Amino acid sequence: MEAAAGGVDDMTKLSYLHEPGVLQNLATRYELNEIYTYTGNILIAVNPFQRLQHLYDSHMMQQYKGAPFGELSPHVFAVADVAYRAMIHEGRSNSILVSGESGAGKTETTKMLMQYLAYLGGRAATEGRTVEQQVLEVRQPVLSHARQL
Ligand SMILES: Nc1ncnc2c1ncn2[C@@H]1O[C@H](COP(=O)(O)OP(=O)(O)OP(=O)(O)O)[C@@H](O)[C@H]1O
Repeated sequence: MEAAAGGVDDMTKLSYLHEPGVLQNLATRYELNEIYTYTGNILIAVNPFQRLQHLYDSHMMQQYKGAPFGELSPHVFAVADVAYRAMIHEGRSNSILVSGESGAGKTETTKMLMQYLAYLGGRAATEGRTVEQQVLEVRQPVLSHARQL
């Protein structure tokens, strides 16, 4: 089967799941500024080294809220959304593992995750600050500490 012109959004759709095929697919998508690709329910993010503002605006957050996983384009918000929903439905803590080499974009990705989770968590204000503001205020020390571990 011919490879799709714009690559595939889930590596499990590749005809040949080997390293050259995976790298070529990621490169093809990267050229189109498609920095996110699934491998099943794992999200691969390729560092764009540029601000892709449209990917993270409030419209995107609204779109991903409650959307079935895999229905929309691969995105860090989709991972956060499914993790959040599982936590609510099961009534148990949940976690998201962000892994990669130095400079790969773990900190940026975690910021996006926290921003989206804060958005899902609601905007009720306590002491004059919204939940989102409070989460974003504590994320810097938490992330710095995490990097030191
Ligand atoms: N999604 C993204 N959008 C825009 N720029 C990004 C994105 N991800 C990473 N970057 C850019 O790459 C730089 C390095 O990313 P980041 O600091 O998140 O890497 P890291 O994996 O946390 O590195 P380290 O392990 O060394 O702390 C960022 O400062 C930012 O400029």
